[in-house]
Amino acid sequence: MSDYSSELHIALLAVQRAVILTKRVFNEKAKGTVSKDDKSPVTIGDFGAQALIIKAIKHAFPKDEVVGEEEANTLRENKALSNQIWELVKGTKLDEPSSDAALGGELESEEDMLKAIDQGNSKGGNKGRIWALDPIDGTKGFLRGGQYAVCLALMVDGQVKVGVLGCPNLPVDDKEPLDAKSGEDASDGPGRGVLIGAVEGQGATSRPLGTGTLQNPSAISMRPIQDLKDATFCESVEAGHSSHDDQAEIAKKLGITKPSVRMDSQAKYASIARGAGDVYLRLPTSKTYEEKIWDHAAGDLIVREAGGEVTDVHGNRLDFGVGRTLKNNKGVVAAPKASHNEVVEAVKAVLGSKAS
Ligand SMILES: Nc1ncnc2c1ncn2[C@@H]1O[C@H](COP(=O)(O)OS(=O)(=O)O)[C@@H](OP(=O)(O)O)[C@H]1O
Ligand SMILES: [Mg+2]
Ligand SMILES: [Mg+2]
Ligand SMILES: [Mg+2]
Repeated sequence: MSDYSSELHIALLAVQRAVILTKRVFNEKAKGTVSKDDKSPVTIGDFGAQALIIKAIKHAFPKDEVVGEEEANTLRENKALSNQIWELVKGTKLDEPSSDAALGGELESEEDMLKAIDQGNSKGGNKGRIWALDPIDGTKGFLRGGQYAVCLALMVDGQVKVGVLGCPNLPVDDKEPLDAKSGEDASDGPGRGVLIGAVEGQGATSRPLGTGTLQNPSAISMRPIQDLKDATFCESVEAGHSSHDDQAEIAKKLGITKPSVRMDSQAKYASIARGAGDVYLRLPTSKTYEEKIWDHAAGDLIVREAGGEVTDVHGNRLDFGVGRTLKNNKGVVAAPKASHNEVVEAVKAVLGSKAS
């Protein structure tokens, strides 16, 4: 049976390489932003990171499929944008040659880059080896100067086996507690940038994000919490992505008095997994929106491996094996194992009171 050590190694290196590119774009004023059909933004950073990561996965594991958020159609119609991304991608490499070689080295051409982006077109499902990739999660945060994450997970027969989150704007220090401002005006200066990884059954680790060989990992775990009223809870920044009102009511029911930490991206999962916060609530704002697997796969495994539980609002585990979306689930509730049930009961009470 595989211990997934080579998959974890490649995933960590691939995310680390992509972050070199996203940091360059984050620190540029012009981020090459276009609007997608669903009106959400995508930048040259999202496209470039997707190309680099898919190239790495296809080099190391040629038969694996990838469910990636982005696709190259708009780029084939917008040559100027495509050129701009290629200029970024072609110069991006890890500064340790054997690590870069493990990812297949540089992409060959602009066309090779577009092809790589389009290889993220797997339909997903519960058969075989499929990677879920969010090249920049929290694009709105990325544009605003907040938190964002580069997210990659391997699913085998619909179960998440490996998860990696690169969070360039989180503090390196795992125990630096979140406060109400942690999600705002973030930077990737000194003391920032963390790379979190997990393998099913083997726990979760964090290490500083680097630019070459991987730095040494430390084990991470959720903070033991005696009483939920002392908890710090995280939620999305955008009110359109999760219901701030419902979340405030749930927090009140649990006796939580600290203000919520509003933070973009799976940096929320990363933060609670390493004990900088405790609970992540994502209550649906619409009856029709289906959460995307790339927005949750890595975070789900990392939190569970750090001693937490992750379910939907009904208390059911997230089902990653039904396609590109979590169509069998509604919302997300992540909390330390011992407290999770109490949180789900509060969620049910609040949502139940609104059902009629
Ligand atoms: N309506 C709706 N409901 C729920 N979720 C949605 C919705 N629309 C978009 N998205 C997805 O939210 C992803 C970002 O989630 P965050 O928790 O980071 O939200 S936020 O940016 O702080 O608001 C964001 O991921 P990225 O596109 O990778 O940034 C989207 O996939
Ligand atoms: Mg997006
Ligand atoms: Mg996302
Ligand atoms: Mg994204």
